[in-house]
Amino acid sequence: MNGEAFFQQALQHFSRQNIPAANQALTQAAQFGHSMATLYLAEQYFRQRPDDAYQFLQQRWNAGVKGTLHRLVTLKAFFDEPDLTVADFKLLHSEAIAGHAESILILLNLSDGHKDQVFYAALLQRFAPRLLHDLALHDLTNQVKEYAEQNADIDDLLEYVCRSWFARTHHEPVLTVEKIGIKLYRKVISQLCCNYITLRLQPHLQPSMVHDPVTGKGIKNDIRTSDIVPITPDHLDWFCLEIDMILESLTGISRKRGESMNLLRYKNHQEYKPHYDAIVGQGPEFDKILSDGGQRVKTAITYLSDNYTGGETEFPKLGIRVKGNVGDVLIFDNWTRDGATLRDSYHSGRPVTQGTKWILTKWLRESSTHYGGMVYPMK
Ligand SMILES: O=C(O)CCC(=O)C(=O)O
Ligand SMILES: [Fe+2]
Repeated sequence: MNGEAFFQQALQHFSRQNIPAANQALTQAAQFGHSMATLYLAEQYFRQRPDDAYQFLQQRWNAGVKGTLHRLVTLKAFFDEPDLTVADFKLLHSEAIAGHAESILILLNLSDGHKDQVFYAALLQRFAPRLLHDLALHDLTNQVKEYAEQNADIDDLLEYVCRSWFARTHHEPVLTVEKIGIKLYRKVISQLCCNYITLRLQPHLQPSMVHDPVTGKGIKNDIRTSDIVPITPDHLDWFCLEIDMILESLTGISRKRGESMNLLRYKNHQEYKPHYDAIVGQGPEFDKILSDGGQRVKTAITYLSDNYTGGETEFPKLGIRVKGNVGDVLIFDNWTRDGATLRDSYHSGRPVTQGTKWILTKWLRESSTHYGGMVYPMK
């Protein structure tokens, strides 16, 4: 048997919940240098002892398996959370120069504003030119054309990267409205991150749904005509995890209390007519929805594009319209302290009259959700 055959065997054991047999097959696949098996196995180790997982991943990197240092740093950053150091970014840098596209993107993103940022853009041009092109980062793409090579001061660059990482959660709102806890933050998420998320997830778009007020089941309805990608755990990458982490710090609500994020696309007069985000209704279907973390107490909207007209988020009862620019985040409450719908939170996504509006929405509940517990078991 080869690595892939052992890996397939492991997946079958997992589907039958036979975890010891699955781990044994994963170990065998990993011995063949199977990278997916190696990453899965590291995750199993991580649940027991993070240090064992880190050691294992470092060893597998030394044995030539790509992607392992990227996984090591991701586990540390989002699931274990000792502060990352310059040494961790050096590990990512090793992946980047070996051609690991996501590692290049992370470093490219965090080096924004450094004179040698183009070093990582040039790496992307070398290893994933189509991706650089599709990201439509015109300034950087032009700089790459003129970039002669290799005089970058990598130590200085990585120290800068590390400082940017620490600055990611420091933001002050430009607008606050006490009545429903509105906070609007400008430029929280980078253009690169916004473009990358839409680019990566748009193949999964499907029509949006709403809860049927009688049965509670998901139905299509004229009230909400956008397309949607529910960002399930399978879709999570560094950038989605980072947004979860930033929203946690802006809202003061643990990521464990989140539903999975949604990517939404509106074009050609698509809209979300005035509504409440709170879940109100009676019957078994509503009980089921509410049993997973209780009420939706807060909403966080991240704006990923701004080259469209119309499409403002409007609060008609407050006379407020928000036009988000790329990377802005809007937060508001849906539910009162006494346990009722916050009437003033009534809001809409106005029709888009030209261009395409992309946003991410995140709903935060009263307590941990199934999603939160599955993705962030360590916290
Ligand atoms: O599109 C918008 O601006 C608002 C979206 C919204 O209200 C929602 O998804 O619940
Ligand atoms: Fe809403």
